[in-house]
Amino acid sequence: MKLALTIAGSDSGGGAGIQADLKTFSAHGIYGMSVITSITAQNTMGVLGIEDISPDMVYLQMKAIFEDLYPDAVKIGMVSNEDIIKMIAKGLKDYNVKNVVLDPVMISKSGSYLLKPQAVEALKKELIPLSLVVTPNLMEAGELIGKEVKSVSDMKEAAKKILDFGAKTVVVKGGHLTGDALDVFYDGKEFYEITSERIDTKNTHGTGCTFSSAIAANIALGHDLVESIKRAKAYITGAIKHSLAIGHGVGPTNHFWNIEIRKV
Ligand SMILES: Nc1ncnc2c1ncn2[C@@H]1O[C@H](COP(=O)(O)OP(=O)(O)O)[C@@H](O)[C@H]1O
Ligand SMILES: Cc1ncc(COP(=O)(O)O)c(N)n1
Repeated sequence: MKLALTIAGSDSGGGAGIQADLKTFSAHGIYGMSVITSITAQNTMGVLGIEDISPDMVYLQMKAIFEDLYPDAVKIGMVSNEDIIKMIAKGLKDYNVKNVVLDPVMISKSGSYLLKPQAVEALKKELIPLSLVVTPNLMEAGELIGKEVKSVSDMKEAAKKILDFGAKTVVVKGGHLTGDALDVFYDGKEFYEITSERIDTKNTHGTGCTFSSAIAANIALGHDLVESIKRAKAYITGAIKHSLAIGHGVGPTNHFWNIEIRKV
């Protein structure tokens, strides 16, 4: 059995965060574990409140996992504040964690800050250098490099700059562009454009969480990074195609569309 860990925030509505990550791991046949950084009261319409977990408790969750159930890959999502970021970085170093997929979550699709704006520098300094792959969307890439990212050539320029912060590789996600859903992967040598059809839906809550945890799941399964990203792209495209029109706002990705029961 392969094991994967998500270090992220809880989404009470089940569409993003820890809940999306664990569903993604299960759908890949992986044993999932979690370190919760923050609890959000959230649904498809928005975030009602956020309560951060203490940095000591974040570290203790990491200790509990790394001293008993060492994961094959780790995904990091919402990290909320600078003290939590520093504690996660300490845990990753103390336990010599290698296969880290960092989704630099900043603002929810409904517009709430999930990372305190003053903590962006700590994320850059502490977590990016410990990551195998960083997966910003257009806005997050822009915040990281201090310049708007609006086109495929901007995405390539951003990927290069983020590599300079110490990341080993970068995927800049083009979910918020128009036209095909085109992401750019850069490994320091080559650029890859990873493209799928754009699905016409408003139900994209949790797409970034699902994509990054699918990359971690495929790394845990033993695939190389390019193959893991390709498989994660196929997975997120299916999860958006079959996304759920539930709730009154932006509905979530769907993880179990393969199972069909029909009365015949
Ligand atoms: N409407 C869509 N159709 C197909 N793929 C999409 C769509 N929206 C986002 N994606 C893909 O989903 C993944 C997550 O991207 P994005 O939505 O930009 O992340 P985030 O949730 O961090 O904003 C990327 O691979 C992106 O290309
Ligand atoms: C706990 C948590 N983590 C991450 C996201 C980002 O997901 P999205 O941008 O799709 O709302 C979220 N809304 N909530």
